[in-house]
Formats: sequence, structure tokens, C-alpha cells
Amino acid sequence: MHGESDDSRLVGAVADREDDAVEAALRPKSLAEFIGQHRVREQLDLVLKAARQREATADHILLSGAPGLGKTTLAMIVASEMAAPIRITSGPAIQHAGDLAAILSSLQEGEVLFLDEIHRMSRPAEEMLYMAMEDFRVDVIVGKGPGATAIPLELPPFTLVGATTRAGLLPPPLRDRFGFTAHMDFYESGDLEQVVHRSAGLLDVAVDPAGAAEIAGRSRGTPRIANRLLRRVRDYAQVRADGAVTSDIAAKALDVYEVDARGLDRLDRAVLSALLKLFGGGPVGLGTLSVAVGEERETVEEVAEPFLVREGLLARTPRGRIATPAAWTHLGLVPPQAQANGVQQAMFDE
Ligand SMILES: Nc1ncnc2c1ncn2[C@@H]1O[C@H](COP(=O)(O)OP(=O)(O)OP(=O)(O)O)[C@@H](O)[C@H]1O
Repeated sequence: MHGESDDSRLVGAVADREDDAVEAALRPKSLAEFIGQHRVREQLDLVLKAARQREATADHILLSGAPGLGKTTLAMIVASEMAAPIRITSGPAIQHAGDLAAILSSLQEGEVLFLDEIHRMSRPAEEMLYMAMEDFRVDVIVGKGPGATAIPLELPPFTLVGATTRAGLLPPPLRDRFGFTAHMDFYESGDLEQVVHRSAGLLDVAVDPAGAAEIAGRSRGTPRIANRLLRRVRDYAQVRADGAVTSDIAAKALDVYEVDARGLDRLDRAVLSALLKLFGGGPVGLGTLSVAVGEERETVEEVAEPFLVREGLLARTPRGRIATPAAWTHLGLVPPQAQANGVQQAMFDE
């Protein structure tokens, strides 16, 4: 068993250590620099401009969307557009209401508090946050048991920017306290090409338009992946060529890393290939499919399948997993039905 996790893959959307080190340099610093997500950008622009005109603190903002689409980047942009400082933390880091009280009580007026993975906060912290968001006040509990007392503490107005991979996971009372919710979608290929060009400029790598398109096409709609693939292509171009990235160089480099033209990696293709070659395209149960590819059930279900489903290559049905016609085409195989038809046609021709 490989026990593969999403963050160990070149096409994983969750940040790895190298991403952490270079992402800061690649982050757009203003809304004008932020590529794609036109609707979200326009809406956010209005929210922030209006707050600035009123000389008020911006409303609380909820950003939802898959990892690597730019939620942290947007939170930082909110702070810079409001000329406000930003404090960054995450749901899992706040286990006790006291942790949150300490952060909230040290905020400056107008500060942006970025709370990543807000759906993973503990319940007591969440309840404290309701009051802080609405009334800019927290009750700090002193003591334990019947002798415990709540001491109210006034907070300066601040802007909470919450990020979550799924807004549906948030309890409605929390969701309702955001003045503005932005849903971020996967990026269009053209937008990702722009991301590649922009990052290449910052990293001082020469990339021609076809090279950028080749990288964008394999980036699974995600800027973080586009930036990571660009770095691997840069290595290849430097070691095996003259440093310039063309479509040929990008394709060869990403073939070495087993990321195919549609952004599928070894694991994705192993799942599809087993489904097609061993089970005739399904339906087959998840357990059987996982054994066939030598991976844990969870790895197949949570790491490989979401992208295959999104790409319309695999479908989850009550009877099991099935491949779509596009899956056969992608792996260059002929579906059994078409094969049978072909045989019949040949007999008829005779
Ligand atoms: N619209 C964009 N234009 C240019 N670069 C972008 C854009 N969105 C994201 N990026 C780049 O993608 C990388 C990942 O973005 P970011 O860290 O903001 O994602 P995220 O959604 O917060 O991910 P996570 O939820 O995993 O923290 C950053 O290096 C950033 O530079």
C-alpha cells in the first residue's frame, strides 16, 4: 500500500513546504493584480471601496472554495486594500475559547483577522466568535464551576475573513454573521495561463504562450498547482535545455513527473486504468477497485476520485464506480460496447 496523501503529490492542491517558502513571493498584492474570479473580484472591490468611503471597517467576509484557489491571497489583499494589518490563524489552531479570546482582545481597530479552515474550530470558540462578530464583545469566563463569572470585554471593530473549503459545513448562525460570502471556483485555462506568465516573470523564467498553455492545461484549475508545475518545468528546462519553456519542454518535463495532458497523475491513471481494463468500465465497488490498485479505500475515494469525477471521467453510482466514455478516450482504449459493435459491423461487412 502506498498510503498516498494529497499533499505528497505534485498535483495535490494542499500547500507543501516548498510552496510555503515561495508562495509569499508569488502572491498578488492587490485586487488589480489578482487574476480571474471576475465576479468575486468585482463584488469584493465594491465591499471594500464602500467601506473606505465611509471610513468604516469592512464587513466580515467568508471565502469558500477548494485549496489553492487563492483564499489566503484574497485575505491579504483585503488587508492591504484597507491599509490594515492582518493576523493569520486557523480553526484547528484554536482549540479553546481562551485561545480565541487572547487573539481577539489583542486586535487593533480595523485589523483583519484571517481564520483559515474556520469550519474546524471548536464549539466553544465558535460560540465566542458569534458574539465577537456581531457585537464586538466577548465574555471571558473566569474561574470554574458554580463560582465562574463572565467578564465582558469590548473589542475594537475588526474584519473577520473566514476561509473554508465548504461553506455548507458551517453552522448557519456562523454563516449568517458574514456580510459577504464569496465562492471561488476552479480557474479557466486562460486565467491559469496568465498566472503562469505572471509567476514566470517573477521567477525570471522565459515562458512562451504555448508553454504556459501546456502547464495551465495540466494544473487542475488551481493556481497553486500551476505555480508548482512551473517550478518543476523550470528545473527541466534549465538542466536539459537552454532554460526557456516551450510547449515541447513543458510536456516533456511533466511527462517525467507523470502528470498527463489533462492533469492526471500516476494514481489517477492507475484508478482509471483498473476500472477500465480489469472491470470493463464498472460498475465496481470502491473496496474492490482499491484492492486492484493497491491503495487504501480512503486514498482512492478522497485523493483520486474527486478530480476524476470533476473531469467527468468517473461517476459514483449506487451500484459502484463507473467509467464514462471520456475515460476510455483519455486512456486511448475502446469501450467493450464499441468493440462489440465493431465486431458486429465487421461480420455485417463480410
Ligand atoms: N488569482 C490569482 N492570481 C495569481 N496567483 C494566484 C491567484 N490565486 C492564487 N494564486 C497563487 O496560488 C498560490 C496559492 O494561493 P493561496 O495560498 O491564496 O490559496 P488558498 O486558497 O488560501 O489555499 P489553502 O486553502 O490551501 O490555504 C499562491 O502562491 C498565490 O500566489
